[in-house]
Amino acid sequence: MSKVRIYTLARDLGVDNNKMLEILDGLGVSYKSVSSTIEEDTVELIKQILEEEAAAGTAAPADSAPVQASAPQAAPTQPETQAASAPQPQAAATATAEREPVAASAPAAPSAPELPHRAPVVTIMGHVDHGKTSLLDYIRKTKVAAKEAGGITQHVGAFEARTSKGKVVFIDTPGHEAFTTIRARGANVADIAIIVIAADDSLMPQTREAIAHAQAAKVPMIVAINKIDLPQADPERVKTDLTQLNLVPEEYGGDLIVVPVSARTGEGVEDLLEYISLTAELEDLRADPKGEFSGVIIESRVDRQAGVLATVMVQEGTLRVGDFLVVGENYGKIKAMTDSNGGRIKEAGPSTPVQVLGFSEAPASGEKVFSAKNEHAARELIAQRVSDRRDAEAARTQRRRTLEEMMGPIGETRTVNLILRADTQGSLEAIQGILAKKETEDVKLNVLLSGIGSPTEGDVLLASTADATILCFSVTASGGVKKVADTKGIEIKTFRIIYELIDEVDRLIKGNLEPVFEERYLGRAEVRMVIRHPKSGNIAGSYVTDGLLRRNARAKVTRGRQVVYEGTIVGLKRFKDDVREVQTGYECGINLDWNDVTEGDIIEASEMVEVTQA
Ligand SMILES: Nc1nc2c(ncn2[C@@H]2O[C@H](COP(=O)(O)OP(=O)(O)OP(=O)(O)O)[C@@H](O)[C@H]2O)c(=O)[nH]1
Repeated sequence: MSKVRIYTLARDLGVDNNKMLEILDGLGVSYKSVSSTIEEDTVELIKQILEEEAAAGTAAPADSAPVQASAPQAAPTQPETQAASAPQPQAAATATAEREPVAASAPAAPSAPELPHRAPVVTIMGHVDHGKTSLLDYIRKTKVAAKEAGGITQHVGAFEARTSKGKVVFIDTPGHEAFTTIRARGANVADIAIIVIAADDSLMPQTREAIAHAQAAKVPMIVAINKIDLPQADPERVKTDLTQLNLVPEEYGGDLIVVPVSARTGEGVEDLLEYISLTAELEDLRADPKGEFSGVIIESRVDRQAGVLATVMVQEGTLRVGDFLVVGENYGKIKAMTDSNGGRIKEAGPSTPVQVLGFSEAPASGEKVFSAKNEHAARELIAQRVSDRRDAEAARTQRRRTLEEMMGPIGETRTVNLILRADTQGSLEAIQGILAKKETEDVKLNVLLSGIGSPTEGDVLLASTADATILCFSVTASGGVKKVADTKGIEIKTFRIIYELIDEVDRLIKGNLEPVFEERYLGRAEVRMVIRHPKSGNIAGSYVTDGLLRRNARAKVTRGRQVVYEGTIVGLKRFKDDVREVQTGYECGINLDWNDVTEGDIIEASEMVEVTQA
């Protein structure tokens, strides 16, 4: 007797996956996910149950085929705006009937209005040359609607694919970068990670890294075994190798979805898309298009003609041309918006990547984006953020001082994240063996990744995302990797003697003290005239007499000998342009979060900098 996958059966019988899982629960049949397989006997039982329910008039959806229909029925489609496939995810089964015309199993009375589904956002990662780009290209070529004539193809870092189960958004900036730089800023943009593994090469160092990234982000993974068209392809070896990382494919009894594909012939790509939709369905991804807008910067660049172009992934709410956006301590007004196909659009809802024109400076990828009602509100929000940041810095410094004064250095449960690199498997095992004995109740040692060979740029990115230290034994980092580590402030430490490495771990266990900030003088300017501005308030037309002035710096205003105000430089202009800083000998317009500045005042700028502790 043959086995059947749960979701295939659900589709063939015209009921949703959640209903199927409910029935299986009722029968006491265990499963891992809707892509688990069940026995033929169980299939018969399910058919019987559905027939009985249909006869009693409780289950059959108005538009579904009779439950005993043997011909496969196409998966129900869904409205354009809905992303995930129509069948109901388990967790939300009780309250979505009104949104799901085909939700056979949803109970009649929804308890509360549910948010609409949104499309899954997918990132593709894997070892170099395993076919990430080819797979994305194949999907883009076959699944992205042809552009309108005259549209200009622009790389925006993401694209939307239409599948039989709805929209899927692919992030097509290099997987690791997109994933790690975005996550490093605390934003999670990907819902699902596809790990591409070439069938002729199996697991390689970057495959392990990619897996570690997805695991660290707690994002569900789907493995695409690529290049199955090659004669030397050995998908079974890939599956066996995966089990060594404790990732057990479904057919081996685990819950890892593994899909064989060929980016060259397209074989298996439909299945992959189907699994993405299934995973999305189980993740129950929802967002409110009517809610407050929030999004994440995917990438940005400066175009010589157009200016700053930023790709924003809308996560909540709807983005509209004319909206004011706040990113970090900057803001911009959307002058124009294009979709990932290059077409002009006026608004964009959740899970839509859009390219936005309107920032004066390129925001960094991974920064969170919020909207403000108007320019005034945007400025206020920024001033608030600057002040919150300062308060937090000050409070942190104060808290540490007070606590240490009272009780001396304080212990707490901490996790020390490590990435280990060594010359041989034997050394790695030896190090890990010693580390395992070092864990205490207070300190947990978390080895995110351990590998043979020199540390890679991927290690550095993972370290910056997860706040980890990279420890190398008998291997060293290349100049390029060191440079990336320097720019990201990641420490790569190399040792030739294991016990020196262990000493370093001891040092890390003892604790990294919280950072201490101190105020550093930047420069001063003399106010020469005050310009009244209808929107921005009073602008102090000033001349920088010493050092430099920087936007968002602290500002101290003195009049004669008296300090009359302490606040923030919220805006800095040279002529009509917003600038980040102005040097000695230049004139500028200073906008403070205060309106009473007068001619003759001296504005002194300073900023808080972290001081390294001995
Ligand atoms: N036979 C075969 N070759 C493939 C397949 N997918 C990719 N390739 C080839 O493998 C090579 C690498 O593919 P890419 O798509 O550039 O791989 P990648 O993972 O994006 O590589 P990087 O961007 O360098 O990390 C190219 O020569 C592709 O033509 C496939 O399914 N079958």
